Amino acid sequence: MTPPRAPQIPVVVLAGFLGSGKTTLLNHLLHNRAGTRIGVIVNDFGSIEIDAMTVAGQVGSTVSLGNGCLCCAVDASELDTFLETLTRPAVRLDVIVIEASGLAEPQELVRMLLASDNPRIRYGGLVEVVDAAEFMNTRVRHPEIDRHLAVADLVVLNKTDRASEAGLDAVREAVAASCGGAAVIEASYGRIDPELLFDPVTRPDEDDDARQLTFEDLLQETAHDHGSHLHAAYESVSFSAEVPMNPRRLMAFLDSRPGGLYRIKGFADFGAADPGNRYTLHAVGGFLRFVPQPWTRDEPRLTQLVLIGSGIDARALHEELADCRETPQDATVQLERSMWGVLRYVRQPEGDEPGHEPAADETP
Ligand SMILES: Nc1nc2c(ncn2[C@@H]2O[C@H](COP(=O)(O)OP(=O)(O)OP(=O)(O)O)[C@@H](O)[C@H]2O)c(=O)[nH]1
Repeated sequence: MTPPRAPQIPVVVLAGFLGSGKTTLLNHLLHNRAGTRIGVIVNDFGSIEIDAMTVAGQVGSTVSLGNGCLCCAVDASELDTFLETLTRPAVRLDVIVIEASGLAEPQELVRMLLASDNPRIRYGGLVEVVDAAEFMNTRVRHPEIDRHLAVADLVVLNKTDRASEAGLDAVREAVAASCGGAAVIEASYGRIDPELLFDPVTRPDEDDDARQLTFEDLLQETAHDHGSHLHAAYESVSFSAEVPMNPRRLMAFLDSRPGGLYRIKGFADFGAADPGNRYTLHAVGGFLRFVPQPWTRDEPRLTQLVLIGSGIDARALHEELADCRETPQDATVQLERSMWGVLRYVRQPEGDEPGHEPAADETP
């Protein structure tokens, strides 16, 4: 039997103009990470080098990644070297966040990530942080902000506490027009639900007994008050089915999914179309990937998906998914070729990256 693959580590790109609140958001994630081990690459503009990697929970321990500026890294092999270090099994990371310098072209980073042939990573999304109070001014000085928004998978409209109600309305409208329907989450001080970006990992702390309350624990305690309303910023849909999914209909659903649907995670059972494998599904923004894995002998054959987004019609999406289940009539339709649509999104062994729908200004 094929051994189960090691889970791939999502790599999230955190971008946004100078002072928009990227570091604040990153700190929020680090303080609310629960058991998740987050590796951070800070691409600090000014020092022109990858400063350090900070693994949350090992506050103070930093690993130098050597010299080089991520946004100036001309070839993907340079980025690959950084990622190679971070994804070593001994480092045991669950997620990697790259904080791009305020002046970096985020699309370049995304391009390099998608081109990476590191089998231990997967694209985790481009998050663009926007300063709601300064957006209109920033846009005059840096019209390229529209281009950045157009390729974002998730927009965090930050500093909403600093914007007037009328100002916020105008910014909402302008951002929505630029980001082409991508999910927009409003926040102050970057307080978004970490689950939007990655799956929380709950693992017991190795040395829990002897552990003292850390500064991080205290921060987590104070941040806890915000927990309840963080969820209000987005909606999630949980779907589960014991009847196999029809691959053609599921692909039609996925190909036409609304932009506000930021993440999809879970796995699908395609029944007789591929009885041997379950298909783990990851989608973030326009990126979609299936990873087939053999079912274990006693594993119940079912489909379980969670969809996360903002401005989505949760009930309608649930119904649409229910309509993707196999029907008795499907059994008479030829199965051959029915998986073709799905296989377009399975990672090619050559490292060819399928499944990222190019943005309007992206050269294929
Ligand atoms: N009022 C308000 N201030 C915020 C908010 N988020 C961040 N700030 C403040 O804005 C300033 C800039 O935030 P940073 O997180 O450093 O921004 P950044 O995008 O990392 O900045 P660069 O690294 O310079 O690109 C800091 O003083 C933050 O405390 C917010 O939602 N509301």
